[in-house]
Amino acid sequence: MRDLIVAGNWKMNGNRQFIDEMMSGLNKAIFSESVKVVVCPPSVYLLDVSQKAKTVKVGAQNMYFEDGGAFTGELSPSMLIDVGCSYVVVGHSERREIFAEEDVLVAKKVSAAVRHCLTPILCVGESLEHRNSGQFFDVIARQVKIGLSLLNAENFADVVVAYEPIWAIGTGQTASPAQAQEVHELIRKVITELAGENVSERISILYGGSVNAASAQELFSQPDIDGGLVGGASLKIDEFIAICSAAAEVA
Ligand SMILES: O=C[C@H](O)COP(=O)(O)O
Repeated sequence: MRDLIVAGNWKMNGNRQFIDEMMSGLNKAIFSESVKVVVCPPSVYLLDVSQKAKTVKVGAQNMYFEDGGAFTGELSPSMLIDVGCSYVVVGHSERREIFAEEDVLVAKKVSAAVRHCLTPILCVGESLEHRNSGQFFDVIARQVKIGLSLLNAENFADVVVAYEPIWAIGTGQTASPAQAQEVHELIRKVITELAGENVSERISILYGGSVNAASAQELFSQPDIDGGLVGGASLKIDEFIAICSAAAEVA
């Protein structure tokens, strides 16, 4: 049985008032025990969110792979644990595109997170160009293989993978359930080839890209989709709770 997860990535949004309102709304909500709900606030608010969170788990949006030292502006895995995180988003396409993070750096972060017992949410996904040229399977398979390459196969199940087609992020143009399922199945197949079915069947693969309350249930009903990584819709408390409820419906 795989974990069903809904993670809200707040990206670089919000302020202390927003955090107060969101956490008060989340703490009043009743979530099904069959769904793990995670919120990923901007790093300056991680401690505050962790201290306020009653039922949801907390994740960071990024981290560095070293344990400490002269890495100005970065956060270590142990710092994230110290402020109450249990998840960390790694290799989001915004990190890859805007901050030039490459697959090898992403792999080091995945490995460091697992070593520190933080669950990495390894993001993969293709550009519109790669989708249209039909190269998307190759691009995604490469991101998955390199992203997991520094782990022993038995640790693969400590990772959550998120498929986020770049063309669907923040555009309102979600992948169709069939398009998403096709890629999720491919990702699970790649992991099966690397580590066997016993491992790949235990890895949660989330879909991200314009998920909202209307699209969530059909997406999450697909056999290889184990929840969502939600951006814009996670900033609206009612919408986010509705997405978590949609996940509970398919559990
Ligand atoms: O991490 C979340 C994704 O980038 C999806 O963002 P979105 O739901 O705003 O499209």
